[in-house]
Amino acid sequence: MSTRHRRSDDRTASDEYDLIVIGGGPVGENIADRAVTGGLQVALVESELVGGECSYWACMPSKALLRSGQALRAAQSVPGAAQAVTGRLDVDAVLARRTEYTSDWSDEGQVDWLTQAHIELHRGHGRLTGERTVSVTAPEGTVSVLTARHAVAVATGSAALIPDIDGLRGVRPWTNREATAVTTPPRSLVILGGGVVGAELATAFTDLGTAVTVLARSTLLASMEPEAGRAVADSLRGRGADIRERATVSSVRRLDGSVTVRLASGDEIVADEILVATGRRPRSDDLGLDAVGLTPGDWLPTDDTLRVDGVPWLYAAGDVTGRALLTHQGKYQARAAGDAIAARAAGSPVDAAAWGRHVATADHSAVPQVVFSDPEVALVGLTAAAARERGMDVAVVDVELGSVAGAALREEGARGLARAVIDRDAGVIRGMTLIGSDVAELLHAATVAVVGEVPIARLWHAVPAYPTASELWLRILEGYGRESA
Ligand SMILES: Cc1cc2nc3c(=O)[nH]c(=O)nc-3n(C[C@H](O)[C@H](O)[C@H](O)COP(=O)(O)OP(=O)(O)OC[C@H]3O[C@@H](n4cnc5c(N)ncnc54)[C@H](O)[C@@H]3O)c2cc1C
Ligand SMILES: NC(=O)c1ccc[n+]([C@@H]2O[C@H](COP(=O)([O-])OP(=O)(O)OC[C@H]3O[C@@H](n4cnc5c(N)ncnc54)[C@H](O)[C@@H]3O)[C@@H](O)[C@H]2O)c1
Repeated sequence: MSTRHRRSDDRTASDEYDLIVIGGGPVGENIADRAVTGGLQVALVESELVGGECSYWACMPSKALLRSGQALRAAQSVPGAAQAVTGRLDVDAVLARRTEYTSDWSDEGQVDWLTQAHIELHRGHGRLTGERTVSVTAPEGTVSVLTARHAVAVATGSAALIPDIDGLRGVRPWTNREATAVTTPPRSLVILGGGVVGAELATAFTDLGTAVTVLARSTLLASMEPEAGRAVADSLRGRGADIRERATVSSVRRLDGSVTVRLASGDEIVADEILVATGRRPRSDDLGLDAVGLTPGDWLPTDDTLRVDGVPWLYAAGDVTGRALLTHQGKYQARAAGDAIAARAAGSPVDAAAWGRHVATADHSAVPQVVFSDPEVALVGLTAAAARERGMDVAVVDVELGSVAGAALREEGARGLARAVIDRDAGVIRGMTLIGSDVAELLHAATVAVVGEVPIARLWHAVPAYPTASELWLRILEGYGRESA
């Protein structure tokens, strides 16, 4: 494949490329890489750090902050090891490891990768100025114009959404950026929002010794199976966090350095800081979308080859599309988009049928996700409620993790749940949720079963090794039942 690469110094016109990618997060990098592999000359425009939100203020630092507490609890939950591990977390060492995982907020390594992948970096803010044309405003203010022979791809990601609450903006609330880059954990922190960011960062800051209050508009992790949010809320409460569900904030003020949050119920909470974790907005407001007939600030809707609706030369992937705000899913879209762009540029056939080479079909029904809380929540596909909404005749099979020998052996008093959502008519699993410690690595088997639509009858032949936690699969099959005569 590498013989198809054309190096940037082979270019004939200095500002013309086959493809221009705006946004150098994980998704933009992958679109560019696939397109270069497909033989295209590619420019990548990045306004901040190559590697994007995920590398510096989201996935990597948050998971680094969470891992030490998880490892400590794992040791403390096994007699013999528990007696040997009696101390608390070393907060400075946790923060140092986090900083290492963000490369101390330097993108040097990722820039080196771009170079060896033959992707040309333009540092600056990219804006569409017309058909297949992008202006780049460099940090020092100079503006250059790039032209694409075939396509422009937008992968500008998302930013924290700050809700319109009286006084909130004025107190300079933390977003994921300040929280994941923390140098001195505050004594107390109010987290607004009980979604994935809220649940994970409540876990991380509780581990770091901060007194955490979570204000959730409904319940924790409300879009998932109800048992997930319940288990995470119980665990956080057990470790001293104040979890308030169905809470409505009426105003926020900062006085003498502290933040006071007033609730509609009349209660007041005073804390050192407030973290807003109420969802995301697309980074599409200053992208020149109006120049190509689209609306600034909107999510970018696409077909399954990631081509933006109504603009045949424009592609979008990752968070900015709103399809599935997850790094792995964005990178999956990026592979499809990069290959589709290269195929169309070469005049080759595009495999756009469901589950084809150039489409991101899994976004609709088979998205995997892990919430790295304590307990972990790992899920793929549809919840029981979502499957019923789609009109499926659903069987729900629950298995207590503690009843599985391999899971029970791992920790004292192992608890948790595996829930399979089975489509009775098709005889396949449409969704799986796993709640418990260390369930993250069990998820991929479920993803393969859901994406592959592996018939239940065949799953009986996929024998889990004894004694592993994967024996939960056998319990699920037994729970669903099989005729014995
Ligand atoms: C706290 C937190 C934790 C998370 N943890 C996980 C996790 O564990 N696993 C997971 O799968 N997902 C996680 N996510 C979600 C994940 O971060 C996003 O899905 C992922 O970053 C999306 O990648 P992206 O490339 O689309 O966007 P981004 O990572 O946001 O990258 C977009 C890039 O585009 C650049 N850019 C924007 N506008 C312009 C412009 N006009 N010109 C030039 N450049 C521009 C930005 O500077 C940025 O570098 C987490 C999110 C948060 C907030
Ligand atoms: N481990 C992971 O995979 C991971 C980790 C973090 C984030 N992410 C992704 O990043 C995205 C953003 O996460 P998030 O937690 O910010 O969004 P989210 O959509 O998961 O949760 C936001 C929550 O805030 C609530 N909310 C909204 N407005 C509110 C208000 N005014 N007051 C109180 N609550 C309010 C919503 O009801 C919702 O429960 C998600 O799509 C998530 O999948 C993934």
